[in-house]
Amino acid sequence: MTLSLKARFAQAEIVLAPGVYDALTASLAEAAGFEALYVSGASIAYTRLGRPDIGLVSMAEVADTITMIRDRIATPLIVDADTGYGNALNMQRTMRLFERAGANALQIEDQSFPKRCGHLADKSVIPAAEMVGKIKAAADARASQETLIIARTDAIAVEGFEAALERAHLYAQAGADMLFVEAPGSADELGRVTAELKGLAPLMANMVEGGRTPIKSAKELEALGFSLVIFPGGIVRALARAAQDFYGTLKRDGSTDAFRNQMFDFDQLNAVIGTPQMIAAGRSYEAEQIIAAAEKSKRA
Ligand SMILES: C[C@](O)(C(=O)O)[C@H](CC(=O)O)C(=O)O
Repeated sequence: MTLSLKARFAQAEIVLAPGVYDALTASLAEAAGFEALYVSGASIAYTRLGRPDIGLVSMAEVADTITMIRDRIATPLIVDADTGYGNALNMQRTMRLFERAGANALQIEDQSFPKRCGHLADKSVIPAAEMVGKIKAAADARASQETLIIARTDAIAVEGFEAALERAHLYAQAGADMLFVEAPGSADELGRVTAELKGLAPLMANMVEGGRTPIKSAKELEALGFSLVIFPGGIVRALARAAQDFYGTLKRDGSTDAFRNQMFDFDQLNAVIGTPQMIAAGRSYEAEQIIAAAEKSKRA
């Protein structure tokens, strides 16, 4: 992306960001041509812990994930920072560490700790004023104004739709760069989010397959007025299904033959992860190459 995220979100065309959770998924998503990637807390919990998105993943584990992804790819990263992992001061430390690790935007939410996936039941939220304090704290802690703060409210399920819209207004006033009303329960509510909040700040939508919100395409959400849509956990749902089939096949057959046309072979995977380029790069630093290059420049 040549524009900063902030400039890009100001354009009418929606940004479509897939969920990623490690360097492999991030590099595949980058190669597919996405303009921004979403580092999904749920996907980290699903894959690293094999557990639900219920606040078990720590701040340091997410920082570590961002670091490894950023070492591999250059695409802007929108990072799920959950609740900031505590109060306003925790939020500031989260902002500093995630920004240094390579995040370009932090999505922060108003759930109480420990949080849970926005599409699960029995959520609870902190008072709106406390969240306002956390948004201000995050803004004060960022090193660059280009690092965006996406304020999410989970209030629909707790206090109702109108209350969630009120919170979004307060979060925009507090300085949020983007607003995210989590889990609208119908196409009508999805439409009302943009109708009633448009102009306050760019708006984000979240498409969770089988979740509370009806699934719409990026183009449909763009027509409603959203600036960003994430598909955060779809990759894990696809990979988990493939892994289950793979292990079932291997256990049943004692070989992977029946699965071969659904998997990369050795060379194909090496091409995807850049093995030939890495080996060539390593060779260029070998002693003989360095000595040969030095002798060549002496002769010249
Ligand atoms: C966006 C989200 O916070 C995430 O962790 O990716 C989750 C998505 C999910 O659970 O699939 C969410 O709370 O909506």
